[in-house]
Amino acid sequence: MKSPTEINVIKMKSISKVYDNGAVALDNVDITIRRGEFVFIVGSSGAGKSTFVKLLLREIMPTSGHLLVNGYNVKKMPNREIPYLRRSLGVIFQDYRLLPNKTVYENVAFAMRVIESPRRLILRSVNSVLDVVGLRDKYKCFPSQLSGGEQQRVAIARAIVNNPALIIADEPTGNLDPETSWEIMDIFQRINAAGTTIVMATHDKMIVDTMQKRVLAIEDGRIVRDEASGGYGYEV
Ligand SMILES: Nc1ncnc2c1ncn2[C@@H]1O[C@H](COP(=O)(O)OP(=O)(O)OP(=O)(O)O)[C@@H](O)[C@H]1O
Repeated sequence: MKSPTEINVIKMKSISKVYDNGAVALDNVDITIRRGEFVFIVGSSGAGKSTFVKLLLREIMPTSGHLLVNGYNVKKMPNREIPYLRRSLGVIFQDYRLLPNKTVYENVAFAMRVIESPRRLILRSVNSVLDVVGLRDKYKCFPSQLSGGEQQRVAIARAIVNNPALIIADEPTGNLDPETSWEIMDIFQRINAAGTTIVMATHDKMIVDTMQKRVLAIEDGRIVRDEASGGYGYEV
């Protein structure tokens, strides 16, 4: 976090993204997400949700507009600052993206090793986040020995271990059955209640309708709905 006093975790001003082939993935988007919010990004396939997420991570650059994430000016920041931006975020994907040859403990510890955290802090923090996701007793397991829901819980532990101000989750329940999905959402709710902002792109109508959080709906690259406490809004 560049500025601990920053209230806006994400600020997009007139953001557009046009890919090299001319596809307009985002078209003049203005949104602000404040510290502590829980926000669902919904929209049909190809609407622009993944583009939105990639911009926040600076995997791609906006074509025009201004974008602040955790106080970083994503468009103007020099490449050497990108690692600092990414460290201020926790990211969770549909396909978990764990390291297959490392144990649960090592997968989570790795996120702290790359930023050269001291060994004792790593031990304490990894045990603590494995408690949060209910996987302390599986710390020696390899990803292949875990269910999909358990693998996603490891990914969540890895995402929160460095205390990011913002969690970005792209279809985190996309590969999970409804019951397991709710276990994941329960963890997200607890993380959010402790103050972390959560932005989650999803197609899961049941979850969005039930949780009644802020909903940003994207269609053809535009924000067509921004409701403080809304539902999915589409038939599936
Ligand atoms: N690398 C790329 N090059 C060219 N066009 C792209 C690229 N990535 C995405 N697009 C186009 O941009 C638009 C938005 O795509 P995006 O992946 O953001 O949608 P999405 O809402 O995440 O879809 P889904 O729900 O299917 O994942 C689509 O028209 C897509 O074809």
